[in-house]
Amino acid sequence: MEGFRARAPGKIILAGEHAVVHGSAAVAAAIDLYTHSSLHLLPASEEDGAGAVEVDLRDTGLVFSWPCARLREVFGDTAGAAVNAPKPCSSDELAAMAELLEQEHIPEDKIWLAAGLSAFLYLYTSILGCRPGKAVVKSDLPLGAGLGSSAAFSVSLSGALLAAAGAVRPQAADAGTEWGSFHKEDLELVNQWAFQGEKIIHGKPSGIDNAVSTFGSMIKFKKGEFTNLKSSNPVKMLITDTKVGRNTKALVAGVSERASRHPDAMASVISAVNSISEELSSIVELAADDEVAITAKEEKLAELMEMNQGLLQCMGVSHCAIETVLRTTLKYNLVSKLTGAGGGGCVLTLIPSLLPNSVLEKTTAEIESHGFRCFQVKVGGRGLQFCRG
Ligand SMILES: Nc1ncnc2c1ncn2[C@@H]1O[C@H](COP(=O)(O)OP(=O)(O)O)[C@@H](O)[C@H]1O
Ligand SMILES: C[C@@](O)(CCOP(=O)(O)O)CC(=O)O
Ligand SMILES: [Mg+2]
Repeated sequence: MEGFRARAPGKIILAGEHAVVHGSAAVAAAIDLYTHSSLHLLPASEEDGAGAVEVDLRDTGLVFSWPCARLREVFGDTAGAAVNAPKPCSSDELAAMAELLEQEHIPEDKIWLAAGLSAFLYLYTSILGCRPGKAVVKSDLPLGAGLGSSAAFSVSLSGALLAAAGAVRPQAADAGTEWGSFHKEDLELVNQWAFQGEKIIHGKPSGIDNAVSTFGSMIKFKKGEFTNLKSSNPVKMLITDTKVGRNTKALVAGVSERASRHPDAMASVISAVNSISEELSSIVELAADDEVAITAKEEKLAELMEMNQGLLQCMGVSHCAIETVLRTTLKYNLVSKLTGAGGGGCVLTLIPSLLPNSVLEKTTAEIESHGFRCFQVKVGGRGLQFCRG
């Protein structure tokens, strides 16, 4: 049976997380860690004409399945009719899905999965209706760690579902790989559906994560609009996963609460972040062709990241594990900031191009001695890709 496979990257945010939810600019880039979604449509079973929708979440070792007849009760017979017009999940649908998921008895230590499952059910039934099918999702990304796993989940699923529905036309595979892309207007549709998934997971997303996961590259994003940034020199980042679990929805809500308690002070913080993101995006694009120019550029980037981290602390989204990473890297004259929603999760450390390998190794070893995990990624690569099989 024909299968539809899509992969979508995670991201780092170089500047502007949280403030971007409140209208500030932010800068983000795709990374070469992907979430893969595959989908097989199944024939409706002969006896009851119904069958089931199944999702196998490999990262959690859990498989969920719902009879199509039960999904029809929740989403109605017209589910899947408006595939070309993405619309938000209504509060009634959210409540009905919560009830459906209560019956799944999700283990207490994996209760965070409920948001992802709701996004899955909403995207599946909105795009394909209540017809039987089997989806498998697997990710290279740490989940709930600030690298945009929620967006990669929504984008890769939307890509596979829309291709299965025939609503987007995948292009031929790029030379030397099994992966191809989609036309720009098809990517727009994927992005709009993925945004609906992110709304279910984040509560109030800015849209930056799904945009960079769909379109790839490095982008400056502001109020739903974005531009590609052409970085003339590679941006090298060390990522530290503090392994402290956190949840973007709760952190975003916490920042909004602080903003309603201190509107003037927080408006100033958000405006300062906006200036940092604007400046950072123009520095990224500066051409630097000798060592002196490259070093000057990196020093400016580092200073802006340091300032942004200070403002994230003002917003209340740092964490003692994050502060430990900052203190450790500072010993080696390296600058770090949290990335994504904070409260734990991942930290970025800028790696200057002239940094001796021995210093990088020592820094990494010292960070890891605290029980954290360090890794490097390629920054600014492809967005959503597709293949059959
Ligand atoms: N591969 C996956 N399998 C199941 N759920 C996922 C997967 N990726 C993301 N999710 C959902 O997204 C949530 C994490 O999103 P979020 O808190 O925004 O953190 P982040 O996007 O930084 O990883 C998870 O709790 C889960 O509900
Ligand atoms: C905090 C925020 O700016 C980014 C969240 O990213 P992540 O889910 O932590 O990877 C929220 C958003 O922009 O939707
Ligand atoms: Mg997220």
